[in-house]
Amino acid sequence: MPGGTRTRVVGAAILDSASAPTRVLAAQRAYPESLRGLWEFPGGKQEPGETPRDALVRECREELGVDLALLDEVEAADPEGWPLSGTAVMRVFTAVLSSGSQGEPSTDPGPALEARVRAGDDHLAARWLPLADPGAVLALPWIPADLPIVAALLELLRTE
Ligand SMILES: Nc1nc2c([nH]c(=O)n2[C@H]2C[C@H](O)[C@@H](COP(=O)(O)OP(=O)(O)OP(=O)(O)O)O2)c(=O)[nH]1
Repeated sequence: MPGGTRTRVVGAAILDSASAPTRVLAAQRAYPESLRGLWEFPGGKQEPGETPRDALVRECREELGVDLALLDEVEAADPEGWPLSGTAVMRVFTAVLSSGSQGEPSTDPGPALEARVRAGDDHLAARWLPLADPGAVLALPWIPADLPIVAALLELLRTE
């Protein structure tokens, strides 16, 4: 769509480890009613003047109370991102939790950091899904537009 009128959304595929990931975090939306109960990548809308990566770090801090170290983009065919419903597009990045204390990204956050993730007001639940069981990951009731992204993520991690 010309003129940059698309809503730009960013989402994080938060992994338990950068070097040898075994789990990815999914979050269950609390609102709006039409999306309540469906699963998604934590994130939200990019604000004017913000880069996608800055927006994603901000959103995850606000929604989950965690700091992220962003890794790679789960690339869509369209460089503007994956198509969502309406005219929205979403760019998705893999990430790990960062301790935030030294400003150093952690390559393996470990159980203590994983346990730190809390579903805030925006989410009913947050769940770590096993990457070794792609069927179980895909069987979750994701927002329908997310399914091709989840499949691409699983493929990306399988071939890394
Ligand atoms: N965060 C997120 N949003 C998604 C995903 N898939 C998908 O279709 N969406 C849609 C749902 C929403 O219509 C839109 C994101 O809006 P949002 O409500 O999360 O954004 P926000 O936190 O900035 O919220 P707000 O201030 O506008 O209320 O993108 C996904 O995996 N993650």
